[in-house]
Amino acid sequence: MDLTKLNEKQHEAVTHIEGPALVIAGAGSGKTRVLTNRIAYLIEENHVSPGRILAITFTNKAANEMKERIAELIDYDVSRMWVGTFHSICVRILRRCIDRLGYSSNFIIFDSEEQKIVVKECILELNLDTKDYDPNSIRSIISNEKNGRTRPDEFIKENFTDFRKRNIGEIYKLYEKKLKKSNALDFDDLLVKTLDILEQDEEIRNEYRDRFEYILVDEYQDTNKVQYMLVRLLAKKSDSRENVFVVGDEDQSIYGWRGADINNILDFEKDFPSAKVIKLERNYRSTQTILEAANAVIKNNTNRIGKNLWTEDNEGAKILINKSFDEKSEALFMAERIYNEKNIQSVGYDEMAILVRTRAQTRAIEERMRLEGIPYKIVGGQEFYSRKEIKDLMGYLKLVQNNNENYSFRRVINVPKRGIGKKTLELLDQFASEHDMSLFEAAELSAQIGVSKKASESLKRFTDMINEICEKQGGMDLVDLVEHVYEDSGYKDFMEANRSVEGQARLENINEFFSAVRDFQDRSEETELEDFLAHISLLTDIEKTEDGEGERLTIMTVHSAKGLEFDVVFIGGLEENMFPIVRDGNDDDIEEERRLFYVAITRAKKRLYMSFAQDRLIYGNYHKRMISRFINEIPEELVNSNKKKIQMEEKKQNKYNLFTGGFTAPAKKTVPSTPASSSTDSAAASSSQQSFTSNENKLFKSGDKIQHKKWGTGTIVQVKGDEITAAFDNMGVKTMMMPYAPIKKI
Ligand SMILES: Nc1ncnc2c1ncn2[C@@H]1O[C@H](COP(=O)(O)OP(=O)(O)OP(=O)(O)O)[C@@H](O)[C@H]1O
Ligand SMILES: [Mg+2]
Repeated sequence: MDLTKLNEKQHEAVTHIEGPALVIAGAGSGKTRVLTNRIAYLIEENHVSPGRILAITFTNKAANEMKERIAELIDYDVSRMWVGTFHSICVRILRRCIDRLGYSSNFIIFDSEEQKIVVKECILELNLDTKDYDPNSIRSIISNEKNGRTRPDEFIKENFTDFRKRNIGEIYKLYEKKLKKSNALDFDDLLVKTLDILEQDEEIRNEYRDRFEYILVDEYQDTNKVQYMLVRLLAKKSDSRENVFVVGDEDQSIYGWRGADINNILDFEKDFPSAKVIKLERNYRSTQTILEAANAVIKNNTNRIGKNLWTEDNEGAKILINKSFDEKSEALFMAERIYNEKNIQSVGYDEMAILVRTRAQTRAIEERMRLEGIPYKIVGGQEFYSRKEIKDLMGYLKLVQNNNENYSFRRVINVPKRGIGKKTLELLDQFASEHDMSLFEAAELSAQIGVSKKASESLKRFTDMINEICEKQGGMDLVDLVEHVYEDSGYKDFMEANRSVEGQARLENINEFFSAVRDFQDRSEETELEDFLAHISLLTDIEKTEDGEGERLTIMTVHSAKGLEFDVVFIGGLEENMFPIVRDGNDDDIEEERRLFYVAITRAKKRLYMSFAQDRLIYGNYHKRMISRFINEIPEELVNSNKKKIQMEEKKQNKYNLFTGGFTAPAKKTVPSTPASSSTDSAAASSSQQSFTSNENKLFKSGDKIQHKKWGTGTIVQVKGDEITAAFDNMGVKTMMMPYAPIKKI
């Protein structure tokens, strides 16, 4: 195996064999590369059987890439290797031993929407009100308690004197019961139940401890408590051969809100006192300018081990910071730059990414990209698998997998319409709970339970259809099976009968779904229905991508961009309370936001653009924006401050004027005539921090009576820059943005 492409420190990490090790290193220093090379090295040079290696990555995509890389390095069939996310590894373990907890191995996984349906059902069954007990918040309380490993009975006991909490405990208890009855696990269960089994069952614990002789974890800084306990449990061996190798960067810990605990990395040495610690400080990804900006920003955090990255790469282009009028002109600036990058610098679309802090920001950007014909894909955006038609089809498949699962039964029993009304369902429900059976079983006996003859016949046709598919299942491959389900259920006819534009779009989604099924069948080792269903459930939100042909620009949240790299990166919306999002001004929050910003900056290899807007449409209203404090943390000399030069360059290069492409700004006069002229240096940017001034509000002052188009008459109570607050006679107090509010003085 060729180790010459590693530097000395990397080499040391790759060839470290026995005993715990921690590679703690900044972005782009080759952590993932080291991890991949080490796996190859263990197999090739140390003759470790691939089945004895467990490698944990942050996304399924990263797992696939890792397998591909290993196969390239040592030409080995890697398809059966234990490389995956915590969740996918746990599913694999649970399939083999969940019977110990009284589940059967073909369990299904409930996504957040399904969980919410169950929670709601529990609330209603306990005669509580969903207004007092919001299903979404209850769901997250349950999730927290599970991760803290508090069981329902304990929770109830602990909160016995608190009426509300006790009720929440009851909901939690019923929720657990219902999941078990459906032989279903939620996302948290996957990890927690694995941990339960490993803790309780010595035989299984030892089996997996023996099996996983070498454990490797990428992005270790983002493991939460349960994940950390899993690693520790598997890694602690009686003979003290603790071959656990973790790589991480405390500066990139960005999942605190999901329970990730930065202390896991800070404490690794305490848990494994013999751990070898290796630091990598040379960055291979970015130019000097980009790296210096990243270093300068992260320096402002206190909760870190501290390290300084360096590179031998050239200085590279300065960072261009752009001030835009609003979110539309921000998107225009990006489109214009992307056009230049593609046509003048010859950077492929797939080497460019726009990173945003929140999903809501992508709408304006998408609109502009579509208008300019720039191909893009959204990662972590509209979730393909949560669309109705896909969920319906998945509902059928889940019912085939497990007839007794009531939620899928309810979802599909009357889609397409089969004349099964509310009344019939109520009777089924009642009969099922009286006889402790599932809705499907009740439906099979429908002739005896007093439903109308028509409904009974219809239910019989339905259960016969599902039973028939189940019987034939063994002789079909996955694609055949899904096709059968699609046709036999009548869903296909139902879809094809809808000739509207929306119906056509839905059909396209179904076709896309079939491509996904085919792709899964072609690429996977295990292609049973249960494997496919688990595969879909395990696609994390951050990697649900709308697939498509050809080279495309990526638009994604910073969270989804972890571990990735692009030649050109745009970071949008660098405004206070957008990036950073400040919830309650907590310092920890700001530090996590800063780490996010650090992650964003360090995705860029060659060129970095940042932008902020003066105004932004948020929840349907325009709001004045203040430039992000983070921009001020970037040293001025790294920022392009030569406005004139950019303008001239712009003139020379800009053969295509995007402004002719149908731009419709809300107020034309304030839109910069070319995007480049709105570029600003960091000094100018910081001076604009004091709120932008506009003349238009001079017409108004406190005490003026006004007429609003929708809200009627009122009196201005405050004027602050462009922000006007008025007390309306019938609508209460409202704040409006001057240039947009439809008001006049009366
Ligand atoms: N020794 C090396 N020689 C040449 N290129 C290298 C070397 N080490 C790493 N690289 C390259 O540097 C880039 C960053 O490496 P890698 O993604 O492994 O870094 P990382 O530390 O995992 O980054 P992140 O913290 O963002 O996950 C990759 O393109 C990788 O191929
Ligand atoms: Mg990495």
